[in-house]
Amino acid sequence: MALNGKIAVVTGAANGIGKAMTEKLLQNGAKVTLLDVNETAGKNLMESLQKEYGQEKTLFMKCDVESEEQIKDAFHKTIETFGGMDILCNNAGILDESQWEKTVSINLVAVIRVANLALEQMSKLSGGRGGVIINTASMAGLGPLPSCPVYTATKHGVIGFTRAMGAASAASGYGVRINAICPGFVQTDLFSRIPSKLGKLSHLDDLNQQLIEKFGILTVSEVADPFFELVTDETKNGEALLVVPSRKQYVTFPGLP
Ligand SMILES: NC(=O)C1=CN([C@@H]2O[C@H](COP(=O)(O)OP(=O)(O)OC[C@H]3O[C@@H](n4cnc5c(N)ncnc54)[C@H](O)[C@@H]3O)[C@@H](O)[C@H]2O)C=CC1
Ligand SMILES: CCCCCC(=O)CC\C=C/C=C\C=C\[C@@H](O)[C@@H](O)CCCC(=O)O
Repeated sequence: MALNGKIAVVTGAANGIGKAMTEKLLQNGAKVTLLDVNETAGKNLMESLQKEYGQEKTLFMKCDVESEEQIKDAFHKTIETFGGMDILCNNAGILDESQWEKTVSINLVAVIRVANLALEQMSKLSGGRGGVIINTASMAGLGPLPSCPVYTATKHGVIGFTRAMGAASAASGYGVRINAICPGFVQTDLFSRIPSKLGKLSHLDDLNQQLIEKFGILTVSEVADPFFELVTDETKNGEALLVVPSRKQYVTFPGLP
């Protein structure tokens, strides 16, 4: 799938991994709607991207992924402005074990909400032209991160949703591929804030340090390349792609007998 002229929407686009995904899409000729709750960071980023890639290539909208109304508005504005919607990067997420319901709401409930609303626009069965959805999961969706049980649960949920919805899309003829990217530790604001976000399990930060020493830390650019592969490789659907420094692996799951 060539990206030139394709139209993408990225949630949590103002910072970190979402910002790197946005830049990767623009570098390859796509137009991008940036969505984020952080209006200042989003507007500033859009202004600098417009200088680099041209005025007509980006659109920023303040959008909280917990709001169905704001997501619908953002998709309608994208289609009105750019003429369609081919790619969704379902990326916004938080890590805050002391606010477990908020974490489930943003990291799992909203990922499902945004994907379902995007499928209404993108599915060939409802007048869309097909495309691809990338859900940002985590290595914590593949194995336990003991300091963060709630975060771990949400990311396992994102991977389960991706695999099942990818299969459902293929079986139904939506024409939309759905994949999950599963990075290990990535140097972003979310990662820097961890010690203050573990709540009652803050004494387990030592375990995080051990895992960080074992797996290393990625830059956001090191996530952008495998992300690009998941977007463009038309053979990939329902996949979970693990990314840690010097290792990129499509995960195989045990089958039932
Ligand atoms: N940093 C890491 O080590 C890893 C992060 N991830 C995942 O990557 C995704 C992005 O995380 P980072 O870039 O690290 O975080 P970040 O904190 O640097 O960026 C997240 C962005 O999402 C936005 N956001 C938060 N809540 C939102 C909401 N309700 N609606 C719309 N936007 C919202 C924030 O304003 C921010 O701009 C998350 O889903 C995270 O769980 C996955 C694996 C590793
Ligand atoms: C505490 C920092 C969280 C930062 C945000 C993240 O999403 C980073 C996730 C990083 C690491 C996660 C988990 C480690 C899991 C291990 O238990 C292990 O079982 C994973 C094995 C993966 C595999 O090789 O299949």
